[in-house]
Amino acid sequence: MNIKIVSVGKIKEKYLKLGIDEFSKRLSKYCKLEIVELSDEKAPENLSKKEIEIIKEKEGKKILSHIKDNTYAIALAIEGKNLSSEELADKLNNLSIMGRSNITFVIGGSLGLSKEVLDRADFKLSFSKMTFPHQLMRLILLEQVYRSFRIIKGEPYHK
Ligand SMILES: C[S@@+](CC[C@H](N)C(=O)[O-])C[C@H]1O[C@@H](n2cnc3c(N)ncnc32)[C@H](O)[C@@H]1O
Repeated sequence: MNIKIVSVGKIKEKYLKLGIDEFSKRLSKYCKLEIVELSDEKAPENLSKKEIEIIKEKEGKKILSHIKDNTYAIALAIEGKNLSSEELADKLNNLSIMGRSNITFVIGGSLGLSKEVLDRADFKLSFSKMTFPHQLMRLILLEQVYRSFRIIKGEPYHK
């Protein structure tokens, strides 16, 4: 399975970089992992709604250029659907069985994802109603994808 993560914004925190590297290494045993890190647009305080939409659209265009047509795209969105770890594992396994082995996860920047990206997504995945910073979200996503593969393979992991 090919897993791509397209994410807006750099990882600045060292402790998150360490965690991301660790789970990327662990995941490499189960899939081909590619992380595409896109630069975020400058977003000063007090932007108008219109300005926020323009920035999200610009970031969205960059994101869309990294989602190939044959890819099953999963956008991370607070308003998306909650899945248990077992349900995410099932979803990835079923996609693989159906020959959909190219999966792209998308994580937005500080302003979130554009309508165009959300419309392109085949599935919108929520990790709860809480807002996580994009840097932490990348680590949480990697851990959950790693957990999915452990579940799929029937291998032991933390409860
Ligand atoms: C700082 S958040 C953006 C917050 C923005 N106000 C919004 O509503 O999307 C950055 C990105 O992290 C991801 N994210 C943050 N919290 C999430 C959650 N609970 N579930 C799924 N994705 C989340 C989303 O992809 C989001 O675009």
